[in-house]
Amino acid sequence: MSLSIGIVGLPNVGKSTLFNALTKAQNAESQNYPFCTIEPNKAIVPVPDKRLYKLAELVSPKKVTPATIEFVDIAGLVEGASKGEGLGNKFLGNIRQTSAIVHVVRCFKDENVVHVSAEPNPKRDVETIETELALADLEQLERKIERLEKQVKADKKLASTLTLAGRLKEHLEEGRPVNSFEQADSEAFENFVQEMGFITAKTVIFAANVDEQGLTEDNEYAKALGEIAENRGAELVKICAKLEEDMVDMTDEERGEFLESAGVEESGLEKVIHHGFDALGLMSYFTAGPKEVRAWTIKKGWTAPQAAGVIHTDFERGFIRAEVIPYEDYIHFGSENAAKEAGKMAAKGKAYVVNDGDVVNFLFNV
Ligand SMILES: Nc1ncnc2c1ncn2[C@@H]1O[C@H](COP(=O)(O)OP(=O)(O)OP(=O)(O)O)[C@@H](O)[C@H]1O
Ligand SMILES: [Mg+2]
Repeated sequence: MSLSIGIVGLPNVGKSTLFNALTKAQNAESQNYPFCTIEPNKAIVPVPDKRLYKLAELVSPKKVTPATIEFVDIAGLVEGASKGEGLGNKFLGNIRQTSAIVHVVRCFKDENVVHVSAEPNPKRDVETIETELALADLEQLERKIERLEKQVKADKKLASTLTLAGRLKEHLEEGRPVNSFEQADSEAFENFVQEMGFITAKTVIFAANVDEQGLTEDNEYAKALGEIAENRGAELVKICAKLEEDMVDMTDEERGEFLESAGVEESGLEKVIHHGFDALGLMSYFTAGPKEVRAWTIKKGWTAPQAAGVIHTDFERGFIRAEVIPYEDYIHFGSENAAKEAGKMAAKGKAYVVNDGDVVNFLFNV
């Protein structure tokens, strides 16, 4: 299961600044000139989860392990990237295997920070990127069709894939994204999309990168981007990447006080991570023991054996049952034993669909 998110946008809009803040390591160069990110940067980021720390307070384990998500930072795209403008679009290959993308849009005015077309204009800026992403997918598809046309002579089974690819090509040529393509045999289509890693098939989260002032009050750019996001049925997160980067050096306590004084509950970064987690259709369940309290990442709708398989394939293969305490009950009664005595621990079988926050013990036999 791929748990990564790619960061896209025009050059110099704040992608690496956001990425740096996300990784807290500041290992991606962020400089005030376009195209400073050339090599792809990847980072594994813990998913902040207050519940995990509440559980840990009760259990006092040796180790606390959060869920994680991977972010990939790539160089900015310009208009004509598919024809080699700017740095071209080759580095898009680095985000083909991600499951969602964060599209960073510049939503602040600052004469000291260069914008590729002099001034930000969310509608034009977003459309430029969307067009380049669609063209990159089209290129990818055209190469595939060429290969398929040769292969189909030896392997007739590929004929249906070739037909599908041809229809999708027509769709993309009309300037439409892969995710608006209607296809009767959805399984074959989904497999094809997966194999090809089409970028315009991925869930998009828009990030409005505003200045500090823009955090408390929406500026005209953020409002415009809000409308675009709504049109696309996409999530919008407002962040001030620069401020987030500055907060990186603070201790957790300082950061908490800082956020409180700014009147926000959750930092923009946490919002990006949480929306990303959600966009990937993910959720967490917990295991809690004296050695480790840990959040495990699974897809929404997974059954107990599937969830067990994330810990170890043996757990899935030899699954007997799961002992489950809902998170709220665990916290309310204060320990596994107390929750159990209160009748809040239930034995669940193979068909049980795990809930977000379940505290689980798996029993298995191999
Ligand atoms: N919210 C903000 N307010 C003010 N300045 C910002 C903000 N976000 C980023 N910047 C500044 O914008 C400049 C460009 O940022 P950054 O290097 O992150 O862009 P990028 O999108 O990664 O560009 P590239 O495509 O060239 O890699 C930096 O000087 C950064 O400090
Ligand atoms: Mg960069």
